[in-house]
Amino acid sequence: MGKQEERNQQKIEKKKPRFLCLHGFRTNGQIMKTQIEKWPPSVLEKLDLVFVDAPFPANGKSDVEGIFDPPYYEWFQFNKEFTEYTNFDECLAYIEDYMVEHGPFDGLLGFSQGAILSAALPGLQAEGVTLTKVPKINFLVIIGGAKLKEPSLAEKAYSCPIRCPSLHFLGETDFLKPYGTELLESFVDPVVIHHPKGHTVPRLDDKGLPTMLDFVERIQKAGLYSRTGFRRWCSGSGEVRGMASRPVSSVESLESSDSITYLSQREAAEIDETLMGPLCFSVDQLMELAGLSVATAIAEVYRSSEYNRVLAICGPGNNGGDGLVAARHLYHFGYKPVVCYPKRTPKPLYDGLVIQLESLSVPFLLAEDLPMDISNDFDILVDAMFGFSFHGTPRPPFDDLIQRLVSLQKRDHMRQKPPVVISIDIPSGWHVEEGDINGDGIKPDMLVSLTAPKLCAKRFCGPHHFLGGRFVPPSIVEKFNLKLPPYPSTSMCVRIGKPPQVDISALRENYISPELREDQVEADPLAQFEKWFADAVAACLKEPNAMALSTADKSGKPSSRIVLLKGVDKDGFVWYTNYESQKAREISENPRASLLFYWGGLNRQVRVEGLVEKVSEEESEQYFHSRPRGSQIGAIVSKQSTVIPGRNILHLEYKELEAKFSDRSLIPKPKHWGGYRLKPEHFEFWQGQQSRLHDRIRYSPEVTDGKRVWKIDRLAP
Ligand SMILES: NC(=O)C1=CN([C@@H]2O[C@H](COP(=O)(O)OP(=O)(O)OC[C@H]3O[C@@H](n4cnc5c(N)ncnc54)[C@H](OP(=O)(O)O)[C@@H]3O)[C@@H](O)[C@H]2O)[C@H](O)CC1
Ligand SMILES: [K+]
Repeated sequence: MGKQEERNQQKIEKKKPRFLCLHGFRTNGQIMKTQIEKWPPSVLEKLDLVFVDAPFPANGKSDVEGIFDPPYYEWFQFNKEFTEYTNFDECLAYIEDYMVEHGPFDGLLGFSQGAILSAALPGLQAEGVTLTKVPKINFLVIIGGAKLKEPSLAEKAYSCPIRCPSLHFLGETDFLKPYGTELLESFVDPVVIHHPKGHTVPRLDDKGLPTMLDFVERIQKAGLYSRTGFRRWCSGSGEVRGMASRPVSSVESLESSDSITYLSQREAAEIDETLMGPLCFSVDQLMELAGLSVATAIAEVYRSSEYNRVLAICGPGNNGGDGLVAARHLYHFGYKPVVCYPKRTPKPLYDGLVIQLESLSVPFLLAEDLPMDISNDFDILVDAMFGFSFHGTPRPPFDDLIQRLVSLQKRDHMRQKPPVVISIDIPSGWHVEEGDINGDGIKPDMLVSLTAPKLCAKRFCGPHHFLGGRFVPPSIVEKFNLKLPPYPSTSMCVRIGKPPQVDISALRENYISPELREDQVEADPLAQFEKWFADAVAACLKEPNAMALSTADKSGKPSSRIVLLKGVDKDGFVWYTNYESQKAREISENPRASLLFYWGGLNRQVRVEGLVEKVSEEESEQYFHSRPRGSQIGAIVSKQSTVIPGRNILHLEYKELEAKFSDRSLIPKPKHWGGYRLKPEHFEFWQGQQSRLHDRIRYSPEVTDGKRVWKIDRLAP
């Protein structure tokens, strides 16, 4: 190392992490400073601490009256249960303004109400609730802290594990200790100093001081090695909960979850080489499957009826190729893709992908021709700029394109919903292993990891994380010791993050369906039913013959369950079951029943109501013997609706009967098993339409000129 380099090194090593210090309720910055100054110089000289007064003058008596001089301030006000706050938004704005003006700050140090705020701010920042104009909070010191209790804020603050290094002081006799302990669960690897005092800023004793010094040293190092800081952080010693002190290998999980492997950049490239070397996959093949996975993941979450206009921004490498393929599949799925592909790679593979898109009349836009405000023109932005070979910082024109995505997400979208950002494999601009190091990168709504997630995916905090690239053969799984989730059924993608929490009351679909007109429906409701049933089959809906059967006992108490329609004709709707089940008992007491078919994919439902009777014994016999032998045995084993001691008993009986009938002899239909037929008296065909103006067409029987006919009425939705 040369002299100048050595000097620079020393300079950096001396750089002190800068903390904004937030004082307790109804005290002030100077009081907190006085308390903190009880700490030894060996700690204080290593930190740059800035103390600020809270925005609101104390609205009542302060606990420190007579001990410290006024004025006293508070950050926000709250109700008795601490579940409702006043002036919280103003408080956040005040802190953000202060940080903009006096920053940058590396971390927050808080006591009591200031600690509650400090601990919540990284989560609120990650969710874009506040501190969007300042760099990411990298470190926390929490003294006598707790969680926010206001439910909607709490959900945002703690729903993702908080990863920034944090030091927590827990006082033995502090009334907040249980809450401070609970807060630890929201943090990944919090460091804890236990002290014997109550709700106060404690002195640092023989046990606390080394932990504190160790923490300070490590955050200094993290500052020094800012691009790799987190990894170094995790490899040291100290009182670190959860993860024992150990070096972290590239494929080892930094998260508690050990159910999936995260790949380093090198491993991702090695897997790629193995696929395309000894395993003889071509890049075209893998790209096709990767792009298809991305398109199916998008279609799973963002329906084309609502999110139709797609902009795919494609980079020069294979990640860009995945974007081109995904755009083509999205076109075929009914979306309207537009492609921005500013640095075309002159290779036959990419040329072909471009020609294929052009043949579908998919427009290509130059980066400079993109509209100023892309939020107005697109519903989905596919980030296919860089994948696992990204290194350094983005070069033009991608630096600008990435910035557009970032600023778009920061903007306040008061009037319309902003487009969603979907990153393929890596959020472009993120370090492949360390993630969004400075906290000012893209924050995708969806990440589709390919083959296996890369290490940076651990920092992904958006609502939808999927895995795609269902082409990994067992030999690669073994060679690289991969843990991957199973893909469902024939799907090209699988969700790997926890599904987003939904507000049930906000779930609503704006149905778009063809018109259902009373003058165009079939005169016979059975013919209308058959027509719609054929549509449901053609649309590949799962179990279109599933219907909710509602029955009621003699007192009128109703019950419903799903059964499968096994036949329909002019005589009625047939299903089979156990004649000793609850529904059978209810039907014997009250033969009135209702069937409901719901074909969600077509925005349709059909109600059929009428009287139920048993089908003939021959019909039941015939159907019973047409079933798979396993189902026949199952029907004998199950004493439907009776209480049983466990699942095991079913298996035991099943095995016994399986052995008994292993000679393929006829399995006799049990007496208690057979069919029912509902003879329809009323039908109603429902079709969802925009703005809740649904179609409802009812068929009811009437007698005209001595003839029984079906009367057709439209009902109000
Ligand atoms: N096996 C799999 O998992 C498959 C993955 N696929 C996808 O492929 C990418 C990886 O593709 P690769 O071509 O290796 O790399 P990238 O797409 O990340 O891009 C490399 C190009 O980007 C340039 N680059 C790199 N850094 C920068 C930068 N800072 N600024 C501008 N440009 C940059 C780089 O140029 P260099 O001159 O720097 O080398 C390349 O031109 C993977 O992530 C998946 O998405 C396959 O499609 C399927 C199999
Ligand atoms: K990307």
